[in-house]
Amino acid sequence: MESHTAQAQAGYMSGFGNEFATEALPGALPIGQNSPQRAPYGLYAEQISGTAFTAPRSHNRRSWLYRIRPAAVHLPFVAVENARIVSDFSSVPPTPPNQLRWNPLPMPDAPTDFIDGWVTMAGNGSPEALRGCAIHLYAANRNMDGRYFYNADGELLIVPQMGRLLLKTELGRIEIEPQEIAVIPRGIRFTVELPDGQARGYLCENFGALFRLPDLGVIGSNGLANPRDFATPMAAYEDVEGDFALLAKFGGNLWSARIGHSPLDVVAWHGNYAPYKYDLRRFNTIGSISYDHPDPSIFLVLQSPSDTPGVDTIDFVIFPPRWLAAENTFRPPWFHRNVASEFMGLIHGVYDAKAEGFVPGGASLHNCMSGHGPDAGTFEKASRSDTSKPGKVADTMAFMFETPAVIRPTRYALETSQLQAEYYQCWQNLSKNFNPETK
Ligand SMILES: O=C(O)Cc1cc(O)ccc1O
Ligand SMILES: [Fe+2]
Repeated sequence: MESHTAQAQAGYMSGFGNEFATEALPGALPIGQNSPQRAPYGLYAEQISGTAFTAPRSHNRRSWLYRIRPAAVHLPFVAVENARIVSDFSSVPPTPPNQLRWNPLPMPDAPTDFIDGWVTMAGNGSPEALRGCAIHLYAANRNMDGRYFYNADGELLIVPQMGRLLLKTELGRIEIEPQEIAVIPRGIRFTVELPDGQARGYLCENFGALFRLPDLGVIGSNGLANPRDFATPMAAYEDVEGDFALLAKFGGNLWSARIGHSPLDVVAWHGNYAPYKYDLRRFNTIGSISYDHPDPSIFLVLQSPSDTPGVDTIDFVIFPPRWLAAENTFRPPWFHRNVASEFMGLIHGVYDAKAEGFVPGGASLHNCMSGHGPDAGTFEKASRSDTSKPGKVADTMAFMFETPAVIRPTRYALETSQLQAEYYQCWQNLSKNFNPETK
């Protein structure tokens, strides 16, 4: 195994959804109560709630922030012109049942920060319905200088494909590189810097229930994404004044307010509503050691559950490097149609169902009941490979956002030149092999 042993990461606290407590100045966290008459160091106490006050304890998420100024201190928001970010999927063009695939988003020529670099590809549900998701791509080449952002519409799952991101959030700093992910909860303010000067990747904006780790059932008490490998930042604050912009995504629209200080002014916090990161290379992958290719639910990293047991509104699934050992088996993903809809991206390497055309930074969409599976080249190769020995799927990291509702591409996604008009061709050379005389 490659060495990704789970040492503690400097500047982070380990665990998923833990009750964390962290202070950037000694004694900044009040002891034994949340709202003392006067908080230490002249800080303001402020609660941020991510679930209903009365949610069951096991799902209840909130944090207490001790900050230089309350979040209320800013000038009024005004609407910002925005043609690229879509949250209303009821008014996109009719969704074709075709298999769709896109080339990577080109890098911008003009100076473009993380927010300006978003473009929505597809989605379903809405922020109002508190259900569904928007799937965006981002491509950026400059820091969000003096610009801060929060998303009231959903939590944001960030999947970098190229370039590191430094996410400076109210609750601390997270740095991620490709093959790591981060989740910024609804409402948490942050700004994005690009340590490599440019960055590109995928976003899943979750309008529904917060992402959580799946139950493991018969797998037992360990496996898949292990809780201790999730990392939440320690408190870090800026005490800076200036003429800054606070951007908000609220009700599907983008808004901007002037703010005279950095909103990243939280000196200490405690609670279980906080951003986190996870290194996908630490995923404990489970697979068949006898025969047949299992359903990809074994690759589930995070789920946003619905009210129906066993049905998630979003599954975040990865296809990491792994050994395939199934004997007398067609080893790659099978041909299939699915009641759920599948949006895929490729972070690194080659995906084992597609010999060509699905490239890092690209994307594909196979909607409800649209037939798909290995391309002709993959089928030919895998039908003849020696399955008496294990084989390694190496140097790869693909992922899928899978939803029970149809994933509706935006006008941009259907009209962009990145759309591969010839994608359907990858199955047209699957020859007729049927011969009733030979078994
Ligand atoms: O379509 C895909 O490539 C994703 C996928 C992978 C797999 O191993 C089984 C089912 C599935 O939808
Ligand atoms: Fe599929």
